[in-house]
Amino acid sequence: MRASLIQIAVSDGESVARRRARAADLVREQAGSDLVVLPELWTVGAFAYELFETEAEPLDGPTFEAMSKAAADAGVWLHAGSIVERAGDGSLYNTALTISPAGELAATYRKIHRFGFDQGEAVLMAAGDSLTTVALPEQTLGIATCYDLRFPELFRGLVDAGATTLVVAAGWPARRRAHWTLLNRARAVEDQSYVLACALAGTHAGVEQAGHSLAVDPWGEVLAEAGPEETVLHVDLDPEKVAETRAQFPALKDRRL
Ligand SMILES: O=C(O)CCC(=O)C(=O)O
Repeated sequence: MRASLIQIAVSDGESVARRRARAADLVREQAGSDLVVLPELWTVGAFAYELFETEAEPLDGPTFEAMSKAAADAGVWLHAGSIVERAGDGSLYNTALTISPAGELAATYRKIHRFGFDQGEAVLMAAGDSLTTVALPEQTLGIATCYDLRFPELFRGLVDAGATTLVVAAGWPARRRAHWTLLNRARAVEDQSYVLACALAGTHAGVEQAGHSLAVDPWGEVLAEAGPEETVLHVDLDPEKVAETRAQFPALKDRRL
């Protein structure tokens, strides 16, 4: 399975509509890949809190519409990162969308661990309460968003639900880049899974983003890693590697619950 990670740059000067169109073009350019991944809140910017209300959209809003067409044009599975979802009761969620090659909404994931302690996303958004996995032909994706990365029990839950590839869409500040790289590798090693971790680049709302998206194999080896700038990473996932790793070094079987 070939995956493309689109590490898109968010800047205050670019409108959401313009970035949406640019992201759609970038997705179309990935025709030939099986799976394309975008970061967290790449529409508004993960730290542009003042835009959350004004740019909130329903699940079938303008981002889904643009991404659905792009996924269908490219013939790819698209983990379209996350949007600010306005739910039916008016609450906001940080919701990730996964779209099939036919352009249909295959899965959603409302971020469970909201970032900001007593400010920002933690007060502006509601928390999700359920795990999401998506069965693709060769891998089962387990979905997580940004701050979730710090909570290994969520990833164990995804593995228990059948995940073989953990997808982490993020907008991770440059200041804690070392944590980003370390935790993604740790999740790959402890869950004996591929990790596809796609982050934002650029600086928005005064927060410099880490970039450094990466793909890690189930042994913890980094297969590809971006720098800080807007980049597309390409990586090939071996359909047998997760099962082989789990059979050769069966640590997951030694869990004591
Ligand atoms: O955990 C971190 O250091 C960053 C988390 C974050 O930026 C987020 O979840 O939006």
